[in-house]
Amino acid sequence: MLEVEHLSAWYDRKNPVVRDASFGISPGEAVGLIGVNGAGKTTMLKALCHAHRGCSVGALRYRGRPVTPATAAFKRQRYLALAEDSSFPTWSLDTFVRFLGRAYGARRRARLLDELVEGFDFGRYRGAPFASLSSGSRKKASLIAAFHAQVDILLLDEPVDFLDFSATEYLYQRILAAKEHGQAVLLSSHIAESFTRCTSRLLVLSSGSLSAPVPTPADSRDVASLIA
Ligand SMILES: Nc1ncnc2c1ncn2[C@@H]1O[C@H](COP(=O)(O)OP(=O)(O)OP(=O)(O)O)[C@@H](O)[C@H]1O
Repeated sequence: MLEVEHLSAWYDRKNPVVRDASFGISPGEAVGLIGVNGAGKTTMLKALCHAHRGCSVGALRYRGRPVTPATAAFKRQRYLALAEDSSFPTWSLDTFVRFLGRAYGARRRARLLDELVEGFDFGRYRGAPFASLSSGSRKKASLIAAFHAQVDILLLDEPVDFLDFSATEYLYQRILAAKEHGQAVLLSSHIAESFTRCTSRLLVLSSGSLSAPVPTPADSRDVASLIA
């Protein structure tokens, strides 16, 4: 689905945060991205999504076709749910989803939206401005929008943060369902269980370099030891 070769990203060009990262994700696969705080995970995900200015990529292929992070056909098929998002403070979920429908040229899927709202127990906040939501509810709104978009490539940056237990379980179910539907998922997290539950391979970002993928260990403690 996605092949990335030699992606570098920086705030100071002389000192890149991510250097020469290369990886691929297949349809129906969830891959984990791990690294200590400040390793560069968010920067890398933003760079892939044309949301970070300081970056270069040797080659990027979406379904085998060469693209750039700015190519419209690629942008319509990838969605980045950020770890923290304070954009559109006056908008509600319904307003945001309508906006995304126009931006992504996608029709509104009322049944799917209702299902996601119910699954994340978000019903009472549906019309509330984002600025009025708790951190967990704001995260739920972001995830509902991401799964509703039904794009080929879902990039989820620390999606578990702030979620309560049942929302976390529902998130894992949705990731597994996304895989079943053939979507590709790249997931960053500091919760080892997210990877053992949802991913088959892990990428480790350390000192600016991305490792070759390793199979996700079955035991959460072995996930943590990969970045120790
Ligand atoms: N706007 C910025 N200007 C300068 N440096 C920044 C900026 N944003 C992030 N950085 C630095 O870039 C590095 C990578 O940050 P990034 O947020 O990508 O890491 P991360 O792996 O997502 O971290 P975390 O797990 O803590 O969320 C860090 O050293 C961070 O301090």
